[in-house]
Amino acid sequence: MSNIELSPQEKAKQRAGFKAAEYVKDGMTIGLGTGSTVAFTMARLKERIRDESLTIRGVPTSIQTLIRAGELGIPIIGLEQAEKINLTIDGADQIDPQLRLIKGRGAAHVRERILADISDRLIIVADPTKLCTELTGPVPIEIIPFALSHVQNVLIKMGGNPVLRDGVKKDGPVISDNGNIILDYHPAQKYNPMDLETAINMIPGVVCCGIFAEFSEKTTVIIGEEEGPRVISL
Ligand SMILES: O=C[C@H](O)[C@H](O)[C@H](O)COP(=O)(O)O
Repeated sequence: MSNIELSPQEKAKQRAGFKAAEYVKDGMTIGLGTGSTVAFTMARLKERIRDESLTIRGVPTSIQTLIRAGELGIPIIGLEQAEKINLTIDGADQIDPQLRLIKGRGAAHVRERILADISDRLIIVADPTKLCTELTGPVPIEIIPFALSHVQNVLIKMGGNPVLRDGVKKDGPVISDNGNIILDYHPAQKYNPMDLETAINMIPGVVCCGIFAEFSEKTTVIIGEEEGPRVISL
């Protein structure tokens, strides 16, 4: 990845992504998140594996990350082979001052939540545009296709607008790596992230939503500021 071709936002992602790779120690099992920012972390890990003989094992959160790890030569194991996950490095779409997150722009938030839950520590890498004073959504929600009308009706009764996410270069809805479909829920008003997360996740047919409000205590956020990466934790 050459800096010459990178936009200012991509450079910010690179600064954050590269910094996060410093937290990876020899022998660790790492949860590998999905998206364009964690891609920079993975590129740096490739260099550390080559230059420092770093020995790590990665658990990918998506098919995209699985393929990318294969291309970069990052060893991959299945979740069932991981005795523990020392650290997960992942991106986010919104980050509030309490380090609560919205994730799922790439429809990978179900596996990302599982890794966040299991991991001893969660490192979130992002450019400065992801910081916000409060989470405003939209909230990605993965649902099993059978439940579509039911989940839509409940969400409308809750006062917001659920929009079925359409595919790009595919007719019809996005199909997640888990074979499900995605609603992007636009809440009608301000909300308490934990309350909305709980309410959505309890609707039958919902696999899970992209509000991550319960991991703040073990979360470190790295923002790729122009003057250097800024590390934030509670
Ligand atoms: O489903 C996608 C994930 O939650 C991503 O980690 C998130 O959307 C951030 O992606 P990016 O680093 O490309 O902005």
